Amino acid sequence: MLRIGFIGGGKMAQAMAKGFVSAGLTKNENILASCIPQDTVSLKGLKELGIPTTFDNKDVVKQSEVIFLATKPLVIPTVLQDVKSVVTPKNLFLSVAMGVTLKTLEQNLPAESRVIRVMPNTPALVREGASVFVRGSSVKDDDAEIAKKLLAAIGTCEEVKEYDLDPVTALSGSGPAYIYVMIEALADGAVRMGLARDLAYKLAAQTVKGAGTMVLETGSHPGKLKDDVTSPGGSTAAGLYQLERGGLRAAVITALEEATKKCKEMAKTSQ
Ligand SMILES: NC(=O)C1=CN([C@@H]2O[C@H](COP(=O)(O)OP(=O)(O)OC[C@H]3O[C@@H](n4cnc5c(N)ncnc54)[C@H](OP(=O)(O)O)[C@@H]3O)[C@@H](O)[C@H]2O)C=CC1
Ligand SMILES: O=C(O)[C@@H]1CCC=N1
Repeated sequence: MLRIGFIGGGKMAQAMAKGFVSAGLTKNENILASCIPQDTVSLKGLKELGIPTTFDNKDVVKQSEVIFLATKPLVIPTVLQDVKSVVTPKNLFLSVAMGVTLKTLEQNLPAESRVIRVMPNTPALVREGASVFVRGSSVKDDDAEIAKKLLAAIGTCEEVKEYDLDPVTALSGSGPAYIYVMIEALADGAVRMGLARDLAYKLAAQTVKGAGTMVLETGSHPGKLKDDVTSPGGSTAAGLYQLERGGLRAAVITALEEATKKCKEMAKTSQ
């Protein structure tokens, strides 16, 4: 079975690790995640998942074929310099770090290291992730196949160009957070109108899931699907009018712009 390692055992690493195990791609005991000793929250989470841990990033490189780089972006160059001496051609690196370019990753590893940039999202935990990946300069077709196999097992997977990664990060990388805010707001509105909170969260979450599935499975334009819900003179039209008045679309569009800018800034500061 594939030996998968994570340098940085936080939220994204745990979501992917759990997804890989649920998909039967590997077993808990074949994964190794590194943490820093002070990070008791991640250590606890990994222990609960049954994933072995180490405080030495070099252990992850020595023991794993596929290594996910899952620390915060700014730490990545330091981490790579630390492990560089033990990297061998058998290691395939998959970086999930927002904004850290292939150039920066490759410059901090031995020449011809196989590096892939990935942008996953946390629904990987329930195998409903949306991931994209970009090949580094020394990546072979077999390496891309490994990335595809891993990512497709925890959701959808697309290969893209590196210039797409910042808007992808803003959309599907960060997107779950925007949707959770929407679910909270939908439920808060319903609770305000008298609905029990548990039922409100359940209905809000299923509505988001159902609407997403409609877009994916019918292939219809979201505008048409919206029109299908909006009866003339009805309640939806009354609600939509308030969303437009509140500037929902402009707020979402600007949020994506700001998140993309943040990725571009990170590309510069993490060089
Ligand atoms: N969360 C998400 O939804 C997504 C995250 N990502 C990317 O995943 C990466 C991790 O994000 P996320 O999981 O949210 O962040 P977390 O802070 O939860 O995870 C990062 C982990 O790395 C640890 N760490 C810090 N320094 C080192 C080191 N030198 N060696 C080993 N581990 C170290 C951190 O410890 P400590 O906290 O104590 O510093 C922390 O446990 C980021 O680069 C982010 O851009 C990508 C897509 C989605
Ligand atoms: O917030 C972040 O920076 C990371 C990248 C995408 C999701 N989480």
